[in-house]
Amino acid sequence: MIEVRGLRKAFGQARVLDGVDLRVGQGESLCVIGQSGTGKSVLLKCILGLIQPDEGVILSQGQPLEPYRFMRRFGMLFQGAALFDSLSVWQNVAFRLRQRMSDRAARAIALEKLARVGLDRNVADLMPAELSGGMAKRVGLARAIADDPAVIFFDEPTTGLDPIRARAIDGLIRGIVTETGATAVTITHDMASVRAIGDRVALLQGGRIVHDGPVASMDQAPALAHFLA
Ligand SMILES: Nc1ncnc2c1ncn2[C@@H]1O[C@H](COP(=O)(O)OP(=O)(O)OP(=O)(O)O)[C@@H](O)[C@H]1O
Repeated sequence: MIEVRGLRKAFGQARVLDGVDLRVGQGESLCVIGQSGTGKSVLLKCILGLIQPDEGVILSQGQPLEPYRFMRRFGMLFQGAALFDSLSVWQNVAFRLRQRMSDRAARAIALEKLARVGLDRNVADLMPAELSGGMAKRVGLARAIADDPAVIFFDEPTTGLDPIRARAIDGLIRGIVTETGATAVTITHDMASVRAIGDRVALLQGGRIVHDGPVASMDQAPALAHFLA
């Protein structure tokens, strides 16, 4: 379980997060939406420990989150996949695994994860520059799940993909989250993704969470009307 309490963050005069409270239950899939520039990425970076908040706490299983201690339990799909250009596909997927096991063992896990995201084993030795956008996203997804994380963060997973590929990525994410029981936090602008991936949807606006409710009833939520139009 991840809990954010009273999170505040300003850059100079610009108050970006102004008292964010948010909870994600074990095995729950939460989508965070909000207009461009409202601070979704800043919120995610605070949770990941990449930005130090001015105020507030982030708890994991009730314990204050210490980024480096908890990182192994977290998986992350970056916007645009963010693969390492100089590493092959399997080396990207196995990046963290190779720090604590042999290449042979790490490659075997990488091939298994690549298969899970629908990529054939002959993709394993390609370089990132040889991949289409959709394939790169799948490789990023395989890397996010390589270490069997308890919590997975997805930063705009469908941005830059056509609708067919976007729905395929949504389907993979939903399937993986369901079968692994991982807790998922997805940042997105894509309401079709919210429907496909989320159990709950939270709207970040004016530095706070102004709506937080089940995806199943989001069509009736006045605060979300603008996003659903
Ligand atoms: N390191 C930083 N220094 C100064 N300002 C920053 C920094 N990081 C983010 N900001 C500012 O914080 C605000 C929120 O940015 P953020 O990237 O979180 O928005 P977002 O909701 O993720 O937007 P988008 O949907 O377009 O990705 C923006 O005004 C941005 O300029």
